[in-house]
Amino acid sequence: TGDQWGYGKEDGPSAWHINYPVALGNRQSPIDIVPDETTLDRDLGPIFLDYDSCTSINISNNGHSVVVEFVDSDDRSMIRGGPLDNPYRLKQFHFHWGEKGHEGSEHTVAGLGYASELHLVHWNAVKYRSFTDAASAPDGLAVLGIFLETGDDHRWLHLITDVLFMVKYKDSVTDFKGFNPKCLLPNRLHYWTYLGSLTTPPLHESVTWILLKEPIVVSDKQLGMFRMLLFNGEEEDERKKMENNFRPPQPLNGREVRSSN
Ligand SMILES: NS(=O)(=O)c1ccc(C(=O)NCc2cccc(O)c2)cc1
Ligand SMILES: [Zn+2]
Repeated sequence: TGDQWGYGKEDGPSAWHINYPVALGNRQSPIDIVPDETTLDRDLGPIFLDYDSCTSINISNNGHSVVVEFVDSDDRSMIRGGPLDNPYRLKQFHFHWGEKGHEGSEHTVAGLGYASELHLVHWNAVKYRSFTDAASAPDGLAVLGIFLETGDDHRWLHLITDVLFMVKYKDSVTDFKGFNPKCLLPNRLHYWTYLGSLTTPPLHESVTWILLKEPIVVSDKQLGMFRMLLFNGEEEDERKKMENNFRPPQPLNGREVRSSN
């Protein structure tokens, strides 16, 4: 029942196609971005993130990642512009990370992985009535991807790492209000964009990916806090550290990756 998938040997990315055949589809994510092979598209305008009235609700451990949910019953937190024909509503953000510094991101750049990748998940509320409806439509979702590299402490990430102990176990949730993800953006919003999918089951091919070229910098210590999270629930005997929750790059299948200036 429900999602039996994970990131282990038996239930990991190489086995997902058994229950989710679209895993072998032609617009799967993540991918390796090869900057020299992207198309500079001068018609690609800037992206706008209107998060000022955003309302975070809670932070939770869903057994695959740590997720911060937002109120998405109106247009208070939106992404627009860039490759998007409509504005899309922010629903949640979450992270993917490794166990060592050099891998952990989902997308790679010229074959190189970052330590982690932040995904801000938005849905097209102009065309679809709910996230679930949008999530299975080819233009239903827009995910903003931000790479995390290790270096100095990030001045605002502690707002998240300070509460991770509250959501150590799968299916734990705690209030998390007043957090504006704008504080997690890099200085420049130059990006790559391509058509892809959710990177976890159900792997729906419904995502317009927008990946920021400039990573944000977080410290090893801060990233290490994410590894205190567990994949398993409190009642389970086996303790499985939540790490390496990333899918490897998938075939490009001739897709175009466009670059903003
Ligand atoms: N890693 S990702 O950003 O591609 C990603 C974003 C959202 C989701 C997600 O929402 N999964 C649950 C889901 C999917 C479709 C319909 C639903 O009702 C729920 C999964 C992966
Ligand atoms: Zn993700």
